[in-house]
Amino acid sequence: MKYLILGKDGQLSREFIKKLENKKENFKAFNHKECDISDLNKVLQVVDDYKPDIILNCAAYNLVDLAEKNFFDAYKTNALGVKNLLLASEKQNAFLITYSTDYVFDGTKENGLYTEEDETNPLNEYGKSKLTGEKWILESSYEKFLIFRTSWVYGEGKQNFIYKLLQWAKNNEYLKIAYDEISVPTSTKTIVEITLKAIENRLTGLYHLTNSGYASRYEWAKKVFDIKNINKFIKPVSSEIFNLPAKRPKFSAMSNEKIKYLLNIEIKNWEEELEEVLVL
Ligand SMILES: NC(=O)C1=CN([C@@H]2O[C@H](COP(=O)(O)OP(=O)(O)OC[C@H]3O[C@@H](n4cnc5c(N)ncnc54)[C@H](OP(=O)(O)O)[C@@H]3O)[C@@H](O)[C@H]2O)C=CC1
Ligand SMILES: Cc1cn([C@H]2C[C@H](O)[C@@H](COP(=O)(O)OP(=O)(O)O[C@H]3O[C@@H](C)C(=O)[C@@H](O)[C@H]3O)O2)c(=O)[nH]c1=O
Repeated sequence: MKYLILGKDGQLSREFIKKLENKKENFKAFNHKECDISDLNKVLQVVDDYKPDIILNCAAYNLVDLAEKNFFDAYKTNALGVKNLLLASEKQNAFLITYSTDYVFDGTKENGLYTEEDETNPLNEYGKSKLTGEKWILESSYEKFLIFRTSWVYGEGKQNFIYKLLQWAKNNEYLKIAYDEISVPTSTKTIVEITLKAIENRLTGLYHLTNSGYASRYEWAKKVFDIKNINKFIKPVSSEIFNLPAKRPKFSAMSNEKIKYLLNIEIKNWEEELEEVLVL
């Protein structure tokens, strides 16, 4: 099986590369400079040269606040880029795997976690661009795809809350962390393991893929400091005080029941997973 990975330098990509190398699988990975997924000709050329069985799209424009003003850049990668990969997958008859976000929801659901059947209603440009990417695939007639919606992803890299938290801890006497944003911290390790299991089981379609349980940003930060023995005061605050450009959903935790059921697996609770990943 040949895997083609786009967005090589990102945190999810790095985990895939580690895993595929361990499993001695055949793969080729391209970073943003080497293959910009918004460039259709480049995408077609790369796919035609390598002829992959599986295309793993780990490329994304993830700068949630900047996307409010640079929405064209966000759409170019998160929507048009996905459409280009879909066209190339169809041409090559390859299986396309791509990732979306809990930010496709508005966070107002009152009776439980978001399921795959719930209505979407993104509050910010990043969420809208990711949802447009999803729709290109779902509304096409091509069936060889997997879309995984995930949330609050952390792994090796800087584009995650834990990295930011540790930076804030270095530079501040105490931290103010939001208690009113709730979702599911999810490790790249979990995402990679379950993606590979889903491929093995020939699953297709759209699924929510997160660790289990949920937490506020405040609870997440407390847990990180506990594990890392960081003795710094964290004050729980409302996210409103940060006055950030992008609106975020207040409660966007997603249910992973569907994928657990179909693959007949358990998925670790976010706290247990964090303990395991952070002490490694
Ligand atoms: N991080 C998170 O909290 C969450 C992520 N997701 C989704 O999970 C997936 C993986 O995210 P993650 O690993 O965290 O992302 P990262 O931000 O760590 O990595 C994304 C990579 O994509 C590259 N990239 C950006 N634009 C393009 C482009 N046009 N063509 C090719 N490469 C490009 C970036 O390169 P460069 O920096 O050089 O531009 C970067 O290396 C994404 O689909 C993301 O939207 C979903 C929920 C939460
Ligand atoms: C500056 C600051 C922010 N915050 C909170 C409020 C704010 O919404 C949040 C911002 O953290 P981040 O920048 O990590 O959040 P954000 O980039 O919005 O994270 C999201 O990224 C995209 C890619 C996703 O798909 C989502 O699942 C989610 O992971 O942190 C604090 O609690 N304390 C602070 O001092």
